[in-house]
Amino acid sequence: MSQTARKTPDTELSQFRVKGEIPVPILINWLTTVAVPLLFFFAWRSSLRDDSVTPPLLLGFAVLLTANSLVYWLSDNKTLQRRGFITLISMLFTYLAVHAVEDGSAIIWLFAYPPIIFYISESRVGVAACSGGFAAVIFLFSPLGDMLFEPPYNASFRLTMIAVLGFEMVTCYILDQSRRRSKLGLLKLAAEFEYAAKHDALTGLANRREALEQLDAEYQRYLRNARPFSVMLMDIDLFKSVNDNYGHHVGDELIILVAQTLREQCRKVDTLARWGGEEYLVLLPETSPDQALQTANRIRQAIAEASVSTGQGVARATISVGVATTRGSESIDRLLQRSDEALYQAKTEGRNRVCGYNSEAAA
Ligand SMILES: Nc1nc2c(ncn2[C@@H]2O[C@H](COP(=O)(O)OP(=O)(O)OP(=O)(O)O)[C@@H](O)[C@H]2O)c(=O)[nH]1
Repeated sequence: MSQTARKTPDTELSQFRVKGEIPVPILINWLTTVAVPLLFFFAWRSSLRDDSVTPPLLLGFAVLLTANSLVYWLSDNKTLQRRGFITLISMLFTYLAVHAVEDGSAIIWLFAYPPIIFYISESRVGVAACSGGFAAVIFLFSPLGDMLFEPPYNASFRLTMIAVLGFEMVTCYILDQSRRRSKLGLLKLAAEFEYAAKHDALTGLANRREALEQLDAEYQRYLRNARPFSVMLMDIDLFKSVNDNYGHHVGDELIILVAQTLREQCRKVDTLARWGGEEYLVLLPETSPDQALQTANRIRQAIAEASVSTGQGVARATISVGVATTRGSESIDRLLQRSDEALYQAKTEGRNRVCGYNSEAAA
């Protein structure tokens, strides 16, 4: 598996949640729960001023926001809920600003818009919504906005509002980028930890723990569909003498060479694992004893033909292989035991050979 860092797109990033992060649907429902009583409160205050337009509109927003959350509970559609919420609050804030609700002071609620938008949407949506909102405020404060809406904002309020709103939007953007980068870093770290926990550092093959997990998963499949699978347990022959003659670093190179050969000779569906020091395990799903013996021999031959160059000449390795295939309902432990016994047989019969359990030496 490649360890190269891949740039995670914003959309993909938003699908992963780091522990402790508030999920967007929960945040939206929480904001709705807070907003609805507030809307009722301001609708009531507007009704005291004999305003006949604002109360039904604010109550309408309250109903639509509640409906948006209810639809989410019923359909579990996060995208619909998020888009509905963004649309509703964008319309609500526009209404609060344009109609100068609460003698114009309701426009201050606009400061809640950037942090909410950046948190609940992708970065580009946040930038687009905030830029649009900022342009709309400038338009509202322009001579044309004055002519169309007659907002009651004085010159110093307009200047302050524009400056503080712009400052807040840029700050929210920077904080949001930092949050996304931290999240990306954490996810990358988690992926690296997961990789390290499952793989052998020298060869990049699965480690023993991961191999056991794959074996268990394959065994469960076998119990369901009764398609046999095979395991090959292999060991580099007389490896101690390689280390003694060429040194440990050449031994390591040979261990990597065997892993590389396994990758070349096996199928994508096979699990290749470093089982121990110079021992490997290959799990061959849906493979009969004959097919497994054929594969094992192909691997054995390829390894015997491979070599690494050293300062003291060319170093080669051969392997012995024990092959076993599932039968009946015997356990994984028993299967491994049989492959180990076959490997032992291959070693005692002279090494550089493949033995199937209860079968003749195949090379
Ligand atoms: N270079 C290197 N050597 C290792 C590593 N892991 C285990 N070994 C060595 O592998 C050797 C295994 O030797 P033995 O188990 O005695 O067996 P062998 O010499 O391979 O002989 P047979 O298995 O009987 O063919 C030991 O000398 C270990 O030190 C490793 O990661 N790198």
